[in-house]
Amino acid sequence: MNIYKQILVSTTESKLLSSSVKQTKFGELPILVIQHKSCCAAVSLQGAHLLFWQPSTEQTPVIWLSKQSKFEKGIAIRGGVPICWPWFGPLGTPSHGFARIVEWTLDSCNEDDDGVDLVLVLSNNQQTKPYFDKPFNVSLKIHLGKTCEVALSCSGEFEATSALHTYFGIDNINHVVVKGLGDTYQDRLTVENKPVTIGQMTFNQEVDRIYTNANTEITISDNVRTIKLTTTNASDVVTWNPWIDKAKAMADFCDDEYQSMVCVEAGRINKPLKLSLNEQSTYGFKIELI
Ligand SMILES: O=P(O)(O)OC[C@H]1O[C@H](O)[C@H](O)[C@@H](O)[C@@H]1O
Repeated sequence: MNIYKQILVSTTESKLLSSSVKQTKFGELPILVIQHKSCCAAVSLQGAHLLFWQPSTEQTPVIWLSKQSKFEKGIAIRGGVPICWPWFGPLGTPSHGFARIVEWTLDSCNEDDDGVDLVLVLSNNQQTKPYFDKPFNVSLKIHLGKTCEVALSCSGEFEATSALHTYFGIDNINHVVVKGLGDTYQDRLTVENKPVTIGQMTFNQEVDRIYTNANTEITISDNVRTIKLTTTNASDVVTWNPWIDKAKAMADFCDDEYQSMVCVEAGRINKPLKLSLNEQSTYGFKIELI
């Protein structure tokens, strides 16, 4: 049974929250399983982490999850949409911030014919204290239907960097073309800033780039489908594929999985979110098939 099916059929400590949403447990983690006429999906309360999303028109999930991901307390999940906050990458410890490894609270769960709307929230508390000592509030709105929409809002008295580190499921990395990335990027593999003139990418080696001037509309195409990613209020778009050697080195990623995923991540890295306690700062994305 594949990982998606295993999650969908999980019944451990299962309780129904609405007609299409049940709360259950997978591994050590409480999760929400969504089976709506428009899509199926799952969200982990640890990290407010969307694990996967598959519109009912699709044969395979558009948001992808590694079959080797851990579902353990305090360990980041491999795949889905990790929430990197309040820092991106190695700017602090743990890498990509603490929001993805602590448990959030489900604030609301609503549904209608279009899909399911969830709001998950996190404020400074005993879990977050070892990582960060300033007060904050962060909330994540997720719409799961024919489209998938994610918006992160936060407040506090500090600057935060962040990424919505989305793993897209693709047919074959050799056939993928990502368009709309703009003409400048920082290469995280060579450290220098390299200007480029074309705003599109194909893949034949490890990549780890922060595009600093991407269009708000980006497309990810393979031979099977075209996914449109529309970002709102993002300053950067990160593209990442670990390729062969890094895939082998990652314990929570199968050796061949680099062929079936690509990360294209809306972020606030070069223009951090300048937070205040009185006002929410928000950025996010929408994904649809075109
Ligand atoms: O392994 P993780 O901490 O989840 O990070 C996975 C990747 O995330 C981003 O895309 C970064 O740009 C990469 O440098 C990093 O390797």
